[in-house]
Amino acid sequence: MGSAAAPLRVLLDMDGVLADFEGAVLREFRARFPAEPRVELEQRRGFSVREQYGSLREDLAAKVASVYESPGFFLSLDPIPGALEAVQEMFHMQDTEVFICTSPLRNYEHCVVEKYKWVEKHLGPEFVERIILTRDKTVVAADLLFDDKDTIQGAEPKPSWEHILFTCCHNRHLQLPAPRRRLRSWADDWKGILESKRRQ
Ligand SMILES: Nc1ncnc2c1ncn2[C@H]1C[C@H](O)[C@@H](COP(=O)(O)O)O1
Ligand SMILES: [Mg+2]
Repeated sequence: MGSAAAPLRVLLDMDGVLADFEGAVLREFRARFPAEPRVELEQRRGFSVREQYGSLREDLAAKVASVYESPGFFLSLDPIPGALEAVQEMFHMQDTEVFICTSPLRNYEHCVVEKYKWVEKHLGPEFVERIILTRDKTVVAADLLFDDKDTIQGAEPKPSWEHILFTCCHNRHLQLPAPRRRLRSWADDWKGILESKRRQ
């Protein structure tokens, strides 16, 4: 008798996929620096919010970074619509392993502990066990990675996972070359993506 197929291993990014980083940056920037120019979500282009604010005016780069480096910022992020329900459903699917794979800021002081607290608060303690915190997602072995960053690079030139680009304000304008795939939101067909990967 042949051995059972290995479970499908899925990595879920946090910021921009489970937690609304961009919405909170804009809200807090507006609150703290009401007189300064800002980048509305419709105008966001490119992954780095810091770079785009810096291109508006050089000193705005440090100002926007001070927003997301503040204590309480990461814990305060709202869940992306539908994310918590989708994660719970995915977690309970047969033959499926779900991990949360997230990168800390270089200035990690508040970010790291608040990411753990966010997961415990919104998903529960069993998901804290499933956090993978790394600056290099390419060395993590999995079948799928759902992530809003358009280009994910690191030490491993050929990661084992297929990157599914999760649509976010900063990447919605990008045309993906075939065969790259997107998930437009958690209302989109994430189950179809998992099933197609299982069949490969
Ligand atoms: N759009 C962003 N601009 C700047 N920094 C960002 C953005 N999205 C996430 N970040 C921060 C927050 C995380 O600590 C790291 C990496 O995030 P990840 O979602 O794991 O790529 O960068
Ligand atoms: Mg992200």
